[in-house]
Amino acid sequence: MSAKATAAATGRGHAVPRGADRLPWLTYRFRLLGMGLGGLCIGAVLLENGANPPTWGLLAFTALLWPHLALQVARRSASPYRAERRNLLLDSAQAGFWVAMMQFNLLPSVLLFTLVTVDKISTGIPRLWLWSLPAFASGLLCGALATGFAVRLETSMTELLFSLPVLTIHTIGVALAVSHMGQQIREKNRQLDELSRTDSLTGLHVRRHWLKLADRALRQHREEGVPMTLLLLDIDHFKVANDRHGHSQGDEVLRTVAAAIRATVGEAGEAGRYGGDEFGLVLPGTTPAQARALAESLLEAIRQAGVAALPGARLTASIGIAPARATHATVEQWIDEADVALYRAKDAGRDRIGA
Ligand SMILES: Nc1nc2c(ncn2[C@@H]2O[C@H](COP(=O)(O)OP(=O)(O)OP(=O)(O)O)[C@@H](O)[C@H]2O)c(=O)[nH]1
Repeated sequence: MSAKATAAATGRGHAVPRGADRLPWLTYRFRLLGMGLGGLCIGAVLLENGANPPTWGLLAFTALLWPHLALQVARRSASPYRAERRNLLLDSAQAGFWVAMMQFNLLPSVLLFTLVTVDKISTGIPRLWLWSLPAFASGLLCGALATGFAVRLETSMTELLFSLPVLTIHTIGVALAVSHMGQQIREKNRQLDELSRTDSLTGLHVRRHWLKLADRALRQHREEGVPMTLLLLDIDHFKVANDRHGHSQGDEVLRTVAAAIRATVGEAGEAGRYGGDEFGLVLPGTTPAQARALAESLLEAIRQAGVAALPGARLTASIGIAPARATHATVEQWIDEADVALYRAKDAGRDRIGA
């Protein structure tokens, strides 16, 4: 009945999970379907048992009226989520009642019990299905008292045929809802994964993820001999730009430099934000000479981009280059070598490449 509700109804105990007040709307369609088809199967049994008019009236209430009433009650409640939890337990109580009213007719009874229990489990609300058991038993007792504990276990072919729609359609409905929910969860996980790997300011890889990529590149160099070059780029006098033009203008400079890196490196490498104003690049399959040419282009792109980003001031950066070597036991050693090269560039006057 309410598999889709899981998305809105996870959480512990009686706390109301975020967004869970949508629960009544999520369960409504499934209740309409489950109660309607369940009513068909109960009706077949009542017909064979020669039920009296008040019993038919009660069935009309359960199968046709209850789903709409449940929605209205939950909608008007101060806590739609809590009201819907009560409604779900009332579903079970009614199922128990109808099991007894059907004089425990075996197939429809087992079917009703299974469906209302699966519905509770599929909401994802912790322990709801356990709470539904006493609710089911209470309904069962009321129904048994009403029928004088009458028992007729055999299921006729007609009763069996009228049980099939609820068995197949409702089960497929719940399975589709669960599958849809699985797809939504996979998509959300993909988005979360993407977010956790991307620096929100620059759109480049975050340090942790970039380090992983650099580590993978170093291993590939060691195992397959693929040439790899690492570049560390640091904006020159960024602190001065920050102090002079303000922090938000500083952020704009970081975005500008990141855009220049993306445009220059493209698919040729992996770029990440290594620290505040420091960027790292790994260029697979690149010799030091090719990497130097790319670094020259990058410095020129940053100079050009600076004209718009910092009018009246120069925007430059320094780059340290380090090719991967068999002697680099860890990625940190490789980065340290690029860092030394970067400081050579800074010491030599900035706006240049150090190796
Ligand atoms: N606007 C902004 N500034 C940042 C951010 N992260 C770090 N910074 C600043 O970046 C500056 C980094 O300056 P430093 O690395 O000390 O040196 P520098 O001024 O770039 O000088 P050199 O590297 O020696 O050329 C500091 O002032 C930090 O506060 C950020 O996300 N946004």
